Amino acid sequence: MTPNAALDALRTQAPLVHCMTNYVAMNIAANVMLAAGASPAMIHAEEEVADFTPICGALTINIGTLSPPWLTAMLKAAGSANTASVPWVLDPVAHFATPYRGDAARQLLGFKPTILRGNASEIMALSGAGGAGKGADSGDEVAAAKDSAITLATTHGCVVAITGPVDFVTDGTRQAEITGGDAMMPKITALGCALTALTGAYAAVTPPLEATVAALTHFAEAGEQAGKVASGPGSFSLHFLDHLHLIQPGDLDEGRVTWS
Ligand SMILES: Nc1ncnc2c1ncn2[C@@H]1O[C@H](COP(=O)(O)OP(=O)(O)OP(=O)(O)O)[C@@H](O)[C@H]1O
Ligand SMILES: Cc1ncsc1CCO
Ligand SMILES: [Mg+2]
Repeated sequence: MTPNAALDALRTQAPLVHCMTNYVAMNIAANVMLAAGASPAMIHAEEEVADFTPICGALTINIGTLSPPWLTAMLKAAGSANTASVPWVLDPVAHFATPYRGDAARQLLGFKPTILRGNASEIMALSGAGGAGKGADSGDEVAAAKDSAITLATTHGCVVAITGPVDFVTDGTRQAEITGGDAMMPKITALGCALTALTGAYAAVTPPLEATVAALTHFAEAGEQAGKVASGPGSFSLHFLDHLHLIQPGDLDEGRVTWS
């Protein structure tokens, strides 16, 4: 399914998506999903996640502000997603920063995410390669992380996306690069976390590789449009949300995507 066809499916189906994300991302991720056309629900209690995941089109897990009760709940939700064949997306925010976080990311990877999305430093570190990540911020080039992404996709049987100025997506066999967006995007906190949530929404309506490319293309288009009118990170955020919403099926420039 092409990005425009995927956007059409997203708008038609407005899938319910179970988002387990961090305190920083909670609001922007929900607004990004509503603007794009999905229906987000931020549900975190250990007592209810396993019952909620199966009624959703997808689950997304982001470890940005992790704590033990959340990790317990995330592992339960991932298990429930697998049992119910619900696609799920993992965002291993800054997993290399502390042993606790690294162990959590490895435990979650053991539940075989459908899609893994991170910045270059996160993807490199997950495959064992050294990187220059600084907390949640990337310190590495996307190009330097491509081999890591292909290795992770093959080892874990998932789609891997590295985001940055030019995004890279692979399922271990096929690869796509997506251009666009704006240099202001990493200046807005949790925009990558919001992208992870939106990737889940697309995975609810189309297979994982196409879903990831569609989410990245939607972000690239809205980011580029917002960048033309924004005067700083504050106004960029507003215009970005507006453009996610204003973009219609057919408006996504599919020339942004190069397959190999
Ligand atoms: N220099 C850039 N130019 C264009 N687009 C960019 C640039 N840097 C990041 N992006 C876009 O910003 C979005 C978020 O990617 P990014 O790599 O910044 O995520 P992240 O580091 O995980 O963010 P966070 O952890 O703050 O949520 C993606 O859609 C990506 O394509
Ligand atoms: C700033 C920050 N700290 C933990 S998660 C997060 C959001 C970006 O990943
Ligand atoms: Mg991130």
